[in-house]
Amino acid sequence: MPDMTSKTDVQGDSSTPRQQALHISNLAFRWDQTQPPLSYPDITLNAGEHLFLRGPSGSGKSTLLSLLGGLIVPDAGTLTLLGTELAGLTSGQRDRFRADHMGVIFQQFNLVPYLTTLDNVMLPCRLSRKRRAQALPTPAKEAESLLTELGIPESHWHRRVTGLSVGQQQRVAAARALTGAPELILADEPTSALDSDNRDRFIELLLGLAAEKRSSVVFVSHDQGLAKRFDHQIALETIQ
Ligand SMILES: Nc1ncnc2c1ncn2[C@@H]1O[C@H](COP(=O)(O)OP(=O)(O)OP(=O)(O)O)[C@@H](O)[C@H]1O
Repeated sequence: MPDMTSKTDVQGDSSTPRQQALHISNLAFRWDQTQPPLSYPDITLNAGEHLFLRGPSGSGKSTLLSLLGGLIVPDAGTLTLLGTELAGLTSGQRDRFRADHMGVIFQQFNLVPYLTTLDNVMLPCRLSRKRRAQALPTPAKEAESLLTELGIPESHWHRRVTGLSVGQQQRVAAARALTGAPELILADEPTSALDSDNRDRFIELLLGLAAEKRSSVVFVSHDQGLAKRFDHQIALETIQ
């Protein structure tokens, strides 16, 4: 059985009902009709909470992030993000929903190589009016402030992002995910290239900044040592 363990209530005033960031129920997905479906435990995450998702290779962690991001659609079950059921949206509406409400950090960071560091961070604000309006006081000032908090030297801000080290690029990807205060941040093994000191520091920064922006986080990793920093954790099993 998958397990979901929770610490006690997180940040917040218990007298006010919390908005639900995500809810999945009876969710299943099949990449290939010859394979058994990947099926997922039911998950509810309240606004501002941080979830750690672990499981062996092939258990379907990245697939779940693709489902949450609306890049693929489930074969069964329901997936509701911020009160919107993704199945009710067209593919174009799902793209818009992702741009407006989600920050994503991939294993490979997916930064745009010909853009500067600052332009990479501000990209979500170019793609979404909502994110632009939430990037305070301005997208450029918010990007500078995020880069400062994440320890990227100012000398790199106006240079191509490819000139940065792997650890720096990872922090730029985190800044890009956080810009414009999206309600949900999806992170897929973003610490796999880091040593343990840098990994701990990165998680602390990411979760601290997400808390400032009141963003919920779904963080995928093999690394059980990181789980203690999260409000909840879920373990997926290997498919049979
Ligand atoms: N694009 C794809 N096309 C076909 N099958 C896929 C695709 N992506 C994943 N799969 C299959 O779905 C299953 C789950 O893969 P997924 O990448 O979600 O697992 P994971 O838990 O993230 O693994 P890892 O920890 O190795 O990244 C695997 O059997 C994988 O081969």
